[in-house]
Amino acid sequence: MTDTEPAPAVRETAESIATMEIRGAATIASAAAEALAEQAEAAAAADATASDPAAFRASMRAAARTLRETRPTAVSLPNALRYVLQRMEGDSVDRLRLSVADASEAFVRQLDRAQEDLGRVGANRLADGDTVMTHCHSTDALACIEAAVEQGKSISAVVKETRPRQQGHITAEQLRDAGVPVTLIVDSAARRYLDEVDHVVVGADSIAADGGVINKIGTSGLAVNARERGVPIMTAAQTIKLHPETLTGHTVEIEMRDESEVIDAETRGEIGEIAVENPAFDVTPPRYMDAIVTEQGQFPPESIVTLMRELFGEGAAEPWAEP
Ligand SMILES: O=C(COP(=O)(O)O)[C@H](O)[C@H](O)COP(=O)(O)O
Repeated sequence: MTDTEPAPAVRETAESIATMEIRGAATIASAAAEALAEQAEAAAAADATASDPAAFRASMRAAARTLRETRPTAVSLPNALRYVLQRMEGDSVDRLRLSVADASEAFVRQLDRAQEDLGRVGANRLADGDTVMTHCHSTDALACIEAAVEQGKSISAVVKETRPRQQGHITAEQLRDAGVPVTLIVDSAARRYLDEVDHVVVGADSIAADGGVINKIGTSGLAVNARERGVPIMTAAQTIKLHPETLTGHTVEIEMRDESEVIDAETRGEIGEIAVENPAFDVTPPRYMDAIVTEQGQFPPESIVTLMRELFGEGAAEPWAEP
């Protein structure tokens, strides 16, 4: 490891996030915070950084940049890096290392607590006997359904498989394990099944200042259909999903993934010149979302900007940038 080269543990985490072995906004955030603690540990032991606080700090910024570059859409990732780096303090390497370890632990603890609190808030929107429809796999959305079940409500679920990576299968298994009767459907069957559904519950990778919800591709179509069928839809999103850069008018980058997730090599060979595109996320305009459920309560999407200003001020620092 040179003074700015990330530790192997950081490179492994970055690789796992990029290949989606680690996926989902909350899970990515906690893995990133933990990777920074591993970087601090490694940098405190490496010749180039062990006795040089400036080099130690530079190595932490470089590690954060490596993690930041893995996937562009879930703001929980830069928000996690910000949380830890902004709490890095001390004039010796040992103090710096400790402050990073403490911040990383505190971040993961807060994330878990926020999800529990959010689950209880979201569960209040679900009634005994409700059927919910889900899209993709969101630990925040699942927390709401699981909390409703823990409150003694009987809930069943219609789960969209979520092409191309079928994260719906993970949701289906987790709900089944929580005792929720599950029906798995293909994405294009969603509108048909909305007539049998009382509530749509989705997660979010980012929430924009105007209340737009950025989540797995297909969420916006589902929301429009839900509105047309008169089915309420909520997004479960901890406040680390609030995207501070949108406070100053920036848009959220939508990740475009490889076509190999959509077609295999043989099909590619057969279809020749046909273009394939694979956007991973889309934006649901606030008018199609009934509520954003956070650990701090539930909000009409258009009002989320107030909470965002309280938490982030007018914008976002980039503590990983070269000074
Ligand atoms: O869109 C996805 C996952 O996309 P991918 O599989 O491409 O990462 C999830 O709905 C959000 O990340 C929220 O998840 P959570 O509530 O667990 O943070």
